Amino acid sequence: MPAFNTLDDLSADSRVLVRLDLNSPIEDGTPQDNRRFERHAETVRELAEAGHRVVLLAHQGRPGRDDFTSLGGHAEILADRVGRDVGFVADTYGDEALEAIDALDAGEILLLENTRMCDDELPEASPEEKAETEFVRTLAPLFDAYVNDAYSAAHRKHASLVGFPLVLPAYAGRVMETEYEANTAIATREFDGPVTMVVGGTKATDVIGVMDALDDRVDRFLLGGVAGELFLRAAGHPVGRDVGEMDLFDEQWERNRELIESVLDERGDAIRLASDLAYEGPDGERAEVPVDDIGEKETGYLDVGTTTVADYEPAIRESDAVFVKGALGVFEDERFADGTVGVLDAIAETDCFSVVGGGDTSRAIEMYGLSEADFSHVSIAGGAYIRALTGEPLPAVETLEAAAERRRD
Ligand SMILES: Nc1ncnc2c1ncn2[C@@H]1O[C@H](COP(=O)(O)OP(=O)(O)O)[C@@H](O)[C@H]1O
Ligand SMILES: O=C(OP(=O)(O)O)[C@H](O)COP(=O)(O)O
Repeated sequence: MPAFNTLDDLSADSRVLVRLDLNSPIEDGTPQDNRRFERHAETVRELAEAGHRVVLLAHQGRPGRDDFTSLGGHAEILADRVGRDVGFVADTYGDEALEAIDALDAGEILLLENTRMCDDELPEASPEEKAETEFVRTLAPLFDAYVNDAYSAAHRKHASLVGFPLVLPAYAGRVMETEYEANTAIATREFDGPVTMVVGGTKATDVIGVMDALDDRVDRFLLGGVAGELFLRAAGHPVGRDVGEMDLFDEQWERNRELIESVLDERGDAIRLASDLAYEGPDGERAEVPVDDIGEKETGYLDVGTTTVADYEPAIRESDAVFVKGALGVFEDERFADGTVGVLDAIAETDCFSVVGGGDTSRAIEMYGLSEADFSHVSIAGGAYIRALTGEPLPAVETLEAAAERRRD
């Protein structure tokens, strides 16, 4: 059992500062509804119905990426899911935010602006350093309690995650509680047969570190997405070209090159790479090319190819457990969903133990008409859940545990 306080321990009529994880896919500047809203709505509704004054903190995207946006649209989706008004102020701890917080009545809900727009939120530092930031020092005195519901961001040492619980009585929200329990139980589970991990998505830096750490627990890695292309690059193929403004490939390649090469060297037998890739053809259609025929780095690839999917499917069928972290392609665009959906379909058809993680990836289940019931656990966490699998501590959970300890003393 976790050693943290929960909403059951919260005093009545509190002014509560709540950290959610509403980080979502963004299309044309607009956040797309996903399971994070639905799940966090339970915690927010419970707090508002109990008569607390509820102020919400959340982040969206990363500075420099095109998913780095304001949270105005998130407030609207959340209000819909909670079934109550959710006010929004485009400020984190300036006068506008302080006035809006002060004006709240019992049972009212207010979302503050993207925490990552405030300089104190990033970069990562110890809870002690983060507690000293102006962001934390300004907001904390306005509240009686801090609730962390953002399990899926608990692997980050940012001010809103580790700073506030050091200076306020701190509690876990309902999502934090249930995700913690599910993912910790999975981490200690033993399997008799082969264990497979499907690795994709855009956060290659996160998954490559975990592949290294999961060395003895995973028998087979099936790669796609950005991480997959970086491994192909290490294997000598000229792939991994950024499409548009985003720098997904080169920066992560520079940062992880040595680790990728050493993982490939040491675990080469366990790592399956795509044998073909899909891209946007001249008339906007899906086109495919065998990896061995790619001579120059001039195309941005957006999915693994059909032969790769056919190669990955039997590997999944033979597995006793399959863990998915990250999509194999840009599944939001139907033309490039074959890799992700093919793999999810294969998992859904077998009775292996399966976990699908990641705010974006879990959304593919709903988008393509798959049933959540066909998977053992669908986590709204990605990076946090794979870290939990390795047994690596989550700093924000540790800070909540330390806060509970202090309270008991
Ligand atoms: N080759 C690719 N190029 C660019 N984006 C990709 C590629 N393959 C997958 N993606 C994107 O990865 C996203 C999921 O990435 P990530 O955030 O790492 O996973 P999650 O949120 O599911 O943990 C999807 O939204 C998908 O569009
Ligand atoms: O969406 C998140 O992580 P995930 O994509 O690994 O599930 C979290 O909000 C953390 O975001 P970050 O990886 O930009 O720090």
